[in-house]
Amino acid sequence: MECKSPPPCPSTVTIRRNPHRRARPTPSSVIAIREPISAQISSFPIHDILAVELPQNPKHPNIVTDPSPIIPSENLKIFLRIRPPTIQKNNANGKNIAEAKNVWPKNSKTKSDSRSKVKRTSEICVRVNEDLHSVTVSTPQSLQETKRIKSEVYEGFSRVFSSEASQSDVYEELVKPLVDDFLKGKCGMLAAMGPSGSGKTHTVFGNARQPGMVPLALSRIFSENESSKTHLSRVYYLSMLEISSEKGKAEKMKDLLHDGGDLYMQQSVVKSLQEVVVCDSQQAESLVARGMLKRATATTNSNNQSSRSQCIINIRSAFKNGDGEVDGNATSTMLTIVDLAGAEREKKTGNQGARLLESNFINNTSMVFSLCLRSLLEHQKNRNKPLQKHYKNSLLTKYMQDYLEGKKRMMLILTVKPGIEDYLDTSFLLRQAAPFTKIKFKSLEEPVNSNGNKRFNQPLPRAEQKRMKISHSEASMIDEGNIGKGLQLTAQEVAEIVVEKGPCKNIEDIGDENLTEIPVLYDSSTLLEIRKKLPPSKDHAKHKADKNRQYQIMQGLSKALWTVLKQYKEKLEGLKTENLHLRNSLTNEKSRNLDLETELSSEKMRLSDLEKELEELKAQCASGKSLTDVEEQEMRTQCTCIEDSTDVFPVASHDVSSNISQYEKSELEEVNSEVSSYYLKELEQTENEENNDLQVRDGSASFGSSSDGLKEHYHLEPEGLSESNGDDQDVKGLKDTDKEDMNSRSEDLSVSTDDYQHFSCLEDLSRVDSQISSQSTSTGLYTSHNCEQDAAKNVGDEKKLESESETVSDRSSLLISLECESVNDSPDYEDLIDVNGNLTQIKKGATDEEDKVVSVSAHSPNSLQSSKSPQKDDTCFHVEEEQPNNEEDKTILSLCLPLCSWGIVSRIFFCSISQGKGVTVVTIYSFHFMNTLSLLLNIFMNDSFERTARVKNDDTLDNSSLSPFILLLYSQLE
Ligand SMILES: Nc1ncnc2c1ncn2[C@@H]1O[C@H](COP(=O)(O)OP(=O)(O)OP(=O)(O)O)[C@@H](O)[C@H]1O
Repeated sequence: MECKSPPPCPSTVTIRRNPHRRARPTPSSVIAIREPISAQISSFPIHDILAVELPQNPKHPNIVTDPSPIIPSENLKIFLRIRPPTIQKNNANGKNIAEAKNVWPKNSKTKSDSRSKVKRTSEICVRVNEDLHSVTVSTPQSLQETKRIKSEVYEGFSRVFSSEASQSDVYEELVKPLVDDFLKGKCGMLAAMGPSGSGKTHTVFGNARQPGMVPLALSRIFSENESSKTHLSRVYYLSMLEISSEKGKAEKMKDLLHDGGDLYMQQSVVKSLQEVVVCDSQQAESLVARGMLKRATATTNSNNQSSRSQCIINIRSAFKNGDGEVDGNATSTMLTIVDLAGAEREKKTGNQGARLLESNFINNTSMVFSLCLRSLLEHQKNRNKPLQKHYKNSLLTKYMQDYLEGKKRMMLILTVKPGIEDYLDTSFLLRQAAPFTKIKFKSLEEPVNSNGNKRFNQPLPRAEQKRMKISHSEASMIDEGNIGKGLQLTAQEVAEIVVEKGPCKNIEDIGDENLTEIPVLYDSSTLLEIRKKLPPSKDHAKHKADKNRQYQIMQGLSKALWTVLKQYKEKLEGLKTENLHLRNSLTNEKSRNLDLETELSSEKMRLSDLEKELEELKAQCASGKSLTDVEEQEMRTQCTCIEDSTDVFPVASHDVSSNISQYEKSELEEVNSEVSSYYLKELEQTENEENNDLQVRDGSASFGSSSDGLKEHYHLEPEGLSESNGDDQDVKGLKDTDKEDMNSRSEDLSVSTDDYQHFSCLEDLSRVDSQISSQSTSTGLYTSHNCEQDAAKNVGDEKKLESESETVSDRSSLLISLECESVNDSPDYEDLIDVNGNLTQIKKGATDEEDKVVSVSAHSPNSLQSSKSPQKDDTCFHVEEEQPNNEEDKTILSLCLPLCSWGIVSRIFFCSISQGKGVTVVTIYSFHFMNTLSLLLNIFMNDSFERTARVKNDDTLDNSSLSPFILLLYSQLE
C-alpha cells in the first residue's frame, strides 16, 4: 500500500487530534491482563485478534464461545478510506475514462485535460501517514488565514486506506474479521459514513468489477457454510430495507426485497420486514442487486447516482436440522451492513426542492448518529454524565440502539474525498468521528443464542413514528456546522447544545432566552415543553418568585378595592333612597307653595279691597258724615267679614271685633239718643224762642258762625243734623260743647271703626307678611316690596305709590302712609326738607311758637331719602312736634299689645304715653318676638321700631295729621 506523506512545510502548524494515550495501569490484576489487549485492538488488524483460537461450543461446533467469563473490552473500530481523486470509468468503447467527481461546477475541459488531472492530483488535502492509522489534512491556502492552521493530523483509526486501496484490501482488513465473528456466532455491524460521493456505496456494494463488502461477505459466508456442513447446518436469511424521508417531512422505512407497504418500528424493532432465505451467494447477491435497484437514488452535483436513503442489509444466520430452524431466533446471529446517505453541503450541491429536503433529512440522520456516539463517548469518559437517548430522534439510530449504546460490536468505515475542494467535508467528518475511536464496547460477546433477530417482524407503534421536520433553514444550519439543531431533540439534548454553544455553563443556568436561541423548527409549544422538562434556572426561579409576589400583591389590592367599591355602592344606594325622599318632600313643598301662592294672591286681592274700603271710610270720616244705620250695618258686615276672614288671629280678632261692636252699638245708641233728645229739646226751645222774641238774633248769628267754624274745622256735618237743620237758625241752639262732644263721639266711633279696620288690616298684613317671610326662602317669589307695590297699583296714584313705597315698610305701613297722605294732601301744610334730608311739613301761615309742627323723620335715612321701598322693619318712624321739652315727661300709660300669628306671639307692640308740660308724647315700640332671647336680640340689634307723637296738651288732635291708632291711645289718655 502506497502511503504518501505530506511535503514538509515549515510554516505550517500541525495539530494532532486524538493523540495516543497510554493506558493507565490499574491495580486489578485481572484488568491488567486485559488492558493491553484492549489497548492493542486498535493497533492491530482485527482479524488478528479474532483469529485467536477459541474453544468451540460443544453443542454447536460452529458457535464460538468465550472460555473466559471475563469479556474483553474493545474499542470502536473506525476505518478510514480515501477515495481516489479521479475515477476511472469505462466509456462506450470500453476505454477507461478518468472522471473527476465531486467537482462543482463541472468543467468539461478538466475532464480531458491531462495537465489539470496532474494538477488535481497534486491538490489533495488528505494524506495517509506512515503509521496507517492517521491522516494529515492540509488546509487549503484560501482558508489558512481563517483557520490559522495549515494542517491537522487525525489519528487513532484502526486503519487508513489510501485511494489506491482496493475493495479486497478493505474487506480483508475490515469485513473479514467481522464475517468471521458472524460465522462464530457474534453479531456485528458495519456502517459506512461520509460525505456524498466519497465512496460509501462503492465500498459497501461495489460494482461487478470491484465487488463491495456485501458481496464479499456473502461470498465468504456461503463458502464457509459449504465447507462446514454438519448435521446441524446453518440457514441464512437476508433482509434489506431503507429509511428515507417522505417529502422531507417524515421518515419512512421500506422493504427493498419485497413490494409491500412501509415498515414500521416498535420498541426499536422493525415490524413486517420480511426475510429471504438465501442459499448461496449468487442468490443473495441477486437479491441485493434487486434491492439496490429499488433504493432511492438521484443525481446530484456531487454524485451521479447519489443515495438518498439509509440502506440496511441484514444477514441472519440460524441453525437448523432437517425439520427446520433450531430454537428459532434464539441461536441466530446478525450481521448488519449499513450504507448511510452522505452528508451534503448545500452550497456545494446546490440542491433545491425535493433534493434539498432529502439532503436535510440525510444530514439530520448523520448528526443524530454522531450525537449518539458522542453521548456514548462522554458517558464512558465520565460516568456521572448520563447516556443521552439521542437514538430516539431518528429511525436509523433507533434501529441501531444497541450498537450506539455500546451493547453490540460495531465498526465504522469513513470515506472521504481527498480533493482540496472537499477539505471542509473531510475535515468536518474527521473532526467529528475521530474521537469516537475511544468508544469501548464492553459487552461485545453476547450469547450466541441471543435473540439477534428480535427486532424483526414486530409492529411499530405509530407513536414511535416521530416525524422529522426538515427545512431549508435547518439545512443551512447544518452547513454552518450547527449540529443538533432542528432535530426533534429531547430537552436534555437541547440543554446540552445550549451549554455547549451558548453562554450558559450549566444546564441550571439556561433561561428562556437561551431556548429562543434555538428556534429552528421548534415552535413555542415545543419550547414550552422543553422549558418544563428542564430544571428551573436561577433567573427563572427568581422571575417566578417575583411573579408570584406580584400576583399576591395584586390579589390583595384587588380585594381591598373590591371592599371599598362595595362600601361605596352601599353608600350610594343609601344616598339614592335619601334623594328619593328629598324629591318627594320637594314635590310636596312645591304643591304647598303653590297653594300658598294662591292664598297669597287672594289675600292681596282682599287687601286691595280693604284698602279701598279704608279709603272710603277715611273719606267719610274726613267729610264729617255721621254713620247712618245702613253704613253702620255695612261696616259691621265688613267687620264681620274681616273677622271671619282673619282666621289668622281667631281669638284676638274676635275679641276686638266683639268689643268694638259692642262699643259701637252702645256709643251709637247713646249718641243717637242724645242727639235725638238734644234735638228735640232744641226744637222745643227754638220754637219757644221764636214765638217769644226775635231779638236774640245776634247771639244766634254768633252761634251760626261758630257752627260753620266747627263744620269747617272738623268737616263733620251729621246728615241728620244738616237735614233737620235746613235753616241755619235751626242749629244755632246747639252748644259748641255739645257739638264738639257729638263730633268727638262720632269721630271716636269712626276712629274706632277705622282703627279696627287698621288693626284688621294690620293683622292681615302681618299674617301675609309672616307667610311671605316664612316662604321667602323657599319660593323667593314674593317680598314685602311686591306686596307694597301691588297695593300701590291698586290705589292707582303714582304719587301716592312713591310716597307709600318710601314710607310704608311693614305691617304698620298703612297707618303711616295715611299720616303722610293726610299731611301731603292737606293744603294747610307745606313741605320742608332740612339739611339731613328729613321731610318736614309746616302748617302754612303759622308761626313756630303757635302752630303745631309735625315732622316726619326716620332714624334710618335710607327709608325716606331713597326712592326705594324701605326694608322690612328697617324704618324707625317719628311723628313729632317741634316743641321744646323743657320738663320731664311723665308716663301716664303703658300698654303692651301682643300680636299673635298662628297662635304664637310674633310681635309685641308696646305703647307708652307720657305727658309733660304742654306736650303729650305717644310712643309705640314694636318688637319681634319669638322668645325671650329673640326679644333681647331685637332690642340689642335695634331690630325694632318706635313711633312717637308729641302733641300739645292744649291742642286738639288733628285727625288728618295723627293716626287713628294714636288717636285711640290719646282718647284712652283723655
Ligand atoms: N475507491 C474507489 N475506487 C474507485 N471508484 C470509486 C471509489 N470510491 C468511489 N468511487 C466512485 O465514486 C463514485 C461515487 O461513489 P459512491 O456513489 O459510492 O459515493 P457515495 O458516498 O455513496 O455517495 P452518496 O452518499 O451520494 O451515495 C462512484 O461512481 C464510485 O464508483
